[in-house]
Amino acid sequence: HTAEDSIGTGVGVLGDQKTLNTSFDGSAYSLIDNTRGNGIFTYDAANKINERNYFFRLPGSLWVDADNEFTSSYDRAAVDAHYYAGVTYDFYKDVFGRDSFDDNGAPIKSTVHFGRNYNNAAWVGTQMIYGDGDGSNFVELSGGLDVVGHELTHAVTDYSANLIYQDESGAINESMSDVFGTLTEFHEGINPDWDIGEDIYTPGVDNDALRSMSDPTKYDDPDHYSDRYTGTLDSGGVHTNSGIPNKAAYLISEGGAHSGITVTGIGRDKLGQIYYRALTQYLTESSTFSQLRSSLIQSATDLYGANGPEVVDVTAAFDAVGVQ
Ligand SMILES: CCC(=O)Oc1c(C)cccc1C(=O)O
Ligand SMILES: [Ca+2]
Ligand SMILES: [Ca+2]
Ligand SMILES: [Zn+2]
Repeated sequence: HTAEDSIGTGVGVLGDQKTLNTSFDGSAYSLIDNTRGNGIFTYDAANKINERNYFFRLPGSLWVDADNEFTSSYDRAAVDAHYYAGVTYDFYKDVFGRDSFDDNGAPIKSTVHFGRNYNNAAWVGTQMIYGDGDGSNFVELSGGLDVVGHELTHAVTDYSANLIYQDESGAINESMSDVFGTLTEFHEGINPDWDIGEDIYTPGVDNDALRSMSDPTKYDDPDHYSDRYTGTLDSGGVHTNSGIPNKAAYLISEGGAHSGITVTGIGRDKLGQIYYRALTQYLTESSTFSQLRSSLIQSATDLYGANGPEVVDVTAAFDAVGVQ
């Protein structure tokens, strides 16, 4: 008797109801979504796997439930990791025709309740992991769709440009994750914005976020090359200098005036197509910000023609953030 697909109900980190694709093996229901690629699988680290021992201990135990109702507070992190992985899978499939992060239907695995009071989320090379946060800086990090989209995009990047996670290539790596995490949020259309992590950051503080793409300086990240961080912290400021290409991406899509330059704005759909083509066809592991500019101009030219409004806006946006 093989397992059969089932539909469960769950409550997410923010207390929102959602239906889940689960699998029934005759006795219990597990968080296995067999409707997408070769499956989406969600696991529990039970706060017993941490940064020191994770490589031997991941993925933890497959998430099982007796009645196909995932409504306890402990369930919430798993509900959103599972559901948002599906949303992100659909985004890449529907918008770019990409079948999972490897474009070959790779199974997508997430582990929640990682560490203790762990204020991080990550793609660890084989799967995603999500901490619960400390309840003050963060709540369970899988509760943010842009966070899940960000983490899964690290996998897409690893299977395409494979941008080295250091200095400018690392900041591009980070920016790609913010861009596609945000485009995933707009694709789903529930409270989308150009902020990063707003749904799971500082529950006690309203209207703040981890980062802003529309105005990186709101959180002390640079929005111009002349203000880049040149130290060694955070692998050369990969989560800080990402503000420079993030600002450019925002301007390309939405338009605006910055550093005395006005960008018209070509919209999110064209931004996504231009960025996806650059990530998968032109960028390499050592690409610099300047090479990102030329890759995006080439992609816009390929897709929409030389000297069109798309090429004009990509050029103006990178001029505006000081990248030639
Ligand atoms: C938007 C998601 C994000 O930035 O996750 C991270 C956190 C919260 C801490 C450290 C690294 C990351 C990451 O995925 O880059
Ligand atoms: Ca957001
Ligand atoms: Ca907050
Ligand atoms: Zn990241």
